[in-house]
Parts: sequence; structure tokens; C-alpha cells
Amino acid sequence: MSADRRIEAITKRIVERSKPTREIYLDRTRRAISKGVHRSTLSCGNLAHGFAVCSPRDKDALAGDVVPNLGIITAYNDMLSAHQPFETYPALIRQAASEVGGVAQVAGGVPAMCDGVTQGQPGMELSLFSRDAIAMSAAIGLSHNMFDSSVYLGVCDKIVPGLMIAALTFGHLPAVFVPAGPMTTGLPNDEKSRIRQLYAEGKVGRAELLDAESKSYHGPGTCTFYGTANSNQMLMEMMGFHLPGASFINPGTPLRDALTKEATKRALAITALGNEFTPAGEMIDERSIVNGVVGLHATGGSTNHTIHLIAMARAGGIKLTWQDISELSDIVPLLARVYPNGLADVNHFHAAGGMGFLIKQLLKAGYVHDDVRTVYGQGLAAYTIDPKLADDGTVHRDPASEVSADPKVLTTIDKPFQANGGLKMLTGNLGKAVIKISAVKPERHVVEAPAIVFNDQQELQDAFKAGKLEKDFIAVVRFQGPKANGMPELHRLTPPLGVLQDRGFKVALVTDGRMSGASGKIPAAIHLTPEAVDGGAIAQIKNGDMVRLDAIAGTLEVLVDAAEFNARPLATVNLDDNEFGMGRELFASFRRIAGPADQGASVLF
Ligand SMILES: O=C(O)[C@H](O)[C@@H](O)[C@H](O)[C@H](O)COP(=O)(O)O
Ligand code: SF4
Repeated sequence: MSADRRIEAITKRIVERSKPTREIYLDRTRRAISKGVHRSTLSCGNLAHGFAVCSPRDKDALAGDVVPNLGIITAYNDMLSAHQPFETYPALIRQAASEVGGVAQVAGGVPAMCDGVTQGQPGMELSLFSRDAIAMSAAIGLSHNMFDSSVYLGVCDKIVPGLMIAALTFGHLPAVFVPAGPMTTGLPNDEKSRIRQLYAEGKVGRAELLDAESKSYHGPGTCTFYGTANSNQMLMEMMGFHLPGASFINPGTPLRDALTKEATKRALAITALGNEFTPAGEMIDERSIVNGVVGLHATGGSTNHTIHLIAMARAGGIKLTWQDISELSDIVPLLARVYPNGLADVNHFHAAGGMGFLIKQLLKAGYVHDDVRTVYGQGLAAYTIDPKLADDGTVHRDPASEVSADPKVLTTIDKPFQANGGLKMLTGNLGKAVIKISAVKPERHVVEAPAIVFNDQQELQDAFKAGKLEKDFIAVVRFQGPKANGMPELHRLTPPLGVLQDRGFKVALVTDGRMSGASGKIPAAIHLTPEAVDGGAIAQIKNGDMVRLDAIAGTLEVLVDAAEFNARPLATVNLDDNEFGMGRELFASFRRIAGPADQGASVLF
């Protein structure tokens, strides 16, 4: 089935725009492929070092070029509940590799930051930059050039984007992403947020708050809200980097292990040594990227992907823009209600039919390209399945249902929750920004109120505690862009702004910083570009200026006489305290060269 003509037109526009960079990328990738299996280009010394710790059987295998060697890139650490399960994956992968006569080696580890641990803390100012550091770290592992294929063990926010940048940089190799799955459901996310607001109002103490948080984040696996980490899983399935149905199976279950073994065997089956060679750089094309964006809109995915997806696509020579994302949002309806876009969590989403049901609906409507390559073979239709554990311990796939098991969580294409998707671009005399509308009540899609300007998020917290914000206002939080302080998420502003909104005040946020994918209920124009330190108009806004955020018209305006506004000097702030501490001194060059948010906020291209 061909895609909707509007989807086709946007895809074609991306293909045309990308031609110069895509052709250079594909040429380089094909030259790398033409060198054939890469161990043969190594010297005996190189090779001996590379397999020094292997068993005699594996040494024999790796001495030649006919047994595939699988490079594992792992983001295991104990800080991210989502990544802790990866501790045992290399042993499972080595075992599965040997079962099919292959070899697997850990090529390298990459750093992984938990945005939940660093939220509101200085460490968050390294978060965005960690994406590119992860790509660079993965390249260091793969540059040993011992490998015929690769598997990537990563789940969370900046990790999957960084790993995908690496996978496309090593696009001559097949790449399979192997998730660890969501935490089982704990305290519901909306109950956690309610207790946070009570704490912000001083109505409960730290003990009650910690008890609620600990019941919400209680064990191994990805946090169950639909933030950036779970948006990553959806993207990997939509773009064909996961095996069908791999995204939302809980860790420590037989089906999870079966999926990991199957991914290993599949990664070894699609090397240049076999007859299904699927190098990542040729597998992913503009249609894959568009399928990812469509999935983002249909599920109300994370705003962070208006930055990461642009950088991920660029790694493959593909130029995606906010205009593309915004226009796709106007076409693609919202089909899932998962917190913060609803009360359900990703376990409920999966139980309602999950990715297989969603993809079936999107294919039926022509909103996605079926004619794509994936790690599983040809065609996205292969992903319209429901994964189960077979009696022999392998993965069995039933056809996805036509009926949602919970229509309040996952709906059909003819009864969408919203006629359009989650993410809109806003333009106007302040620059360009994005807003996530899937989690904002319709009556709050347009906000016009006086600005109150803050130069960091603590100033807003202090003003709230001092009772100075009991009014209609638009919070302008600036000097939060990539070049200022690494573009942290300002998710800690959600509870105080939520309290004020629940008290009936009209509130909104405008910032050159980011919000969490878990943020939602407050209308927020984020990623404002140009940022304040780059001469952005946000640096000219004064307290009391009327600001209008209109997610329906797609505009963001300061309602001040243009001549008067443009004559204003740019505000400046002292950012010395953001230059050091918690390792920030090591990222000074990143702050200097980081690109703008609408081009991926990257130091790599
Ligand atoms: O983009 C995201 O999805 C967030 O960065 C998420 O990964 C982060 O962990 C949240 O901050 C956790 O939510 P709480 O801070 O509300 O626990
Ligand atoms: S989803 Fe966020 S808070 Fe949860 S483990 Fe991942 S990075 Fe940490």
C-alpha cells in the first residue's frame, strides 16, 4: 500500500533537500562496504590483540573471514534503571552467537546519563552533550574494525540517539538495537505528579514525596511514562532497528531473553557473509525517518526528538527540518494516550495492542511507508504483530489485532484522540520554537499574558515559593540554550507551574531550553532559536511585555512595537558558574561549537 500523497510529498521534499549530503554519505558507506570483511585488512599483530582473550575456537574463527563477528556496544550502568538489565546481556549474546557458529565481543562501552537522577541538578547541563559523546564513544569501540555486524544496548534519552548516530556513521555494518524493556507498573504517574504538586505547595513533606517517587520508580527497566526513552523504543521499531515487537517487553522475562537471542542471531544473519546483507547506512533512508516522525506524532512522543531526530537523520546524510515535523503533525492523528498524554503507562499501551496495533493502523491509513528495509527484512507490515513466547522458548508472532484491547489507551485511525499529532513548530518575532500539544488541554492551546523573565530556573522556583506568581503570566526562562549552559531540561518547573495552572491562572512557558519528554500539561514553547546568548530576541523581552503563544496558528509573538523592541539592548548574564563543576569544565568546547536546536544542537555536524 502506498503512503498518503501528503506523506509522499513531504518525503520527496526531504529526499530532494538531502541529495548533496545523502550522496556523499552513501558513497562513503559503499566504499567502506567494498573493503569487504574488515578483519582481513588487519595485521597479524592487530588481530592477535583483538582476539587475545578469546577461546581457541573463537580465535580460529576470527583468524579467517568466514565466521561473522558481532560487535556489542553497551550502555550498561547502575544509574539508569532502564540500562541496569544490560549487565548480563553480553554473556547471553555470546551464547546465542555461538549457537549459530558466530562470535560476539564487547567492542566498547558508552556513557549513559539518567535524566531523572540529574533533573534540576548541575549534571543536567551535560545531558544533551552526552548524546554526541555517546556517538563518539561508540565509534571508539567499533574502530577496532574486528566486526561484521553490531548490536547496540541502549534505551534512554540521549543514548539511543547517540547510538543511532554511531550506527549510521558505521553504516557499512548491520546494526540491531536491543532494548531491555519497561519497568513493571508501580505508582501511577499521575499520582506521583499529584504528590509532587502537594510537596511544591508545602502540603506534604520529603518523606511522603520520596515514598511516592520510590513506588513509581521501583525496579529494573525503563520508567513507565512516555518520555524520551520510551519514544526511543517506538522510533527504533518504526524505523526498523528493533525486531518486531521488541520494544515493550519487561526485563527479566523469558520473552525478553528470547528477543535478545533472536536479535543476536539476526544481526549475524544479515552480514555481508550471508545473503541478506543489510548495512545500516543503506537500510535507513528518508522513508524510515518519516516513519519515525509519524510514529512520534501518533503516540504523542517526546519533544526532545525535535532535536535528536534531526541529528540522527543528519548522521545518515538526511536533512530533516522542524517544518517537516510540523507539517507531518498536521496530517497524523494522535492514536495513543500514554502519560503525560493520558493516564496509562507503556505497559498498558503494550497490553492494549502496542506497536503492532499502532503500525497496522498507520499502514491502513497510508501514513507510513511500507516499502522500507528493516533488520527483519523488507516491509514495515512485518511489524504488525503481537510477540509471544513459543513453547520451545523462542519468539512467536501472532498477527496484531484489528481491535484495541483498551480503546481509552490505543485507538483506531477512524476514532483518533486528536485530529493532529503531538508536535507543532511556532514561528514569529521571537524566533522558532516547538510545542507539544498532545498533553495540553485544547483550551490552553492559545495563551496571551504578561511576561515574567527569569535567567535561570531557580529564580522561578524562588518567586513561586515567595508567592509572587499568583497571577496570569508567561514565564520566560532564558540563557538555557546549548551555547549558554548545555540546554538542560527544565522539568522541575512543571510542579510549580502545574500548581498555578490548577489554581486557575493562565500560565505558559517560553524558553530556549528543553523540557522533559515526561513534561506535558503546561503549554510550553521550548527550544526557542536563536538562543539568548546567540542574539536571540528572547534576550530583549522585559517583565510586563505581552507575549502570545498560539499553538493553533503556530505563532509565538511578543506584542510590543517592533521599532521599540528592536532598539532594546540584548540582556546579558554571568554564566561563569555554568563553566565548571560536575565536569562542565570539560565541555567548554561543546558549548562553543554546538549548533542550534533546529539543526540538532550537535557538535558533530
Ligand atoms: O525526556 C525525558 O523523558 C526525561 O528526561 C526523562 O528521561 C527524565 O528522566 C524525567 O525527568 C523523569 O521524570 P521525573 O523527573 O518526573 O521523574
Ligand atoms: S527514563 Fe529517564 S529517569 Fe528513567 S531510567 Fe531512563 S533516563 Fe533515567
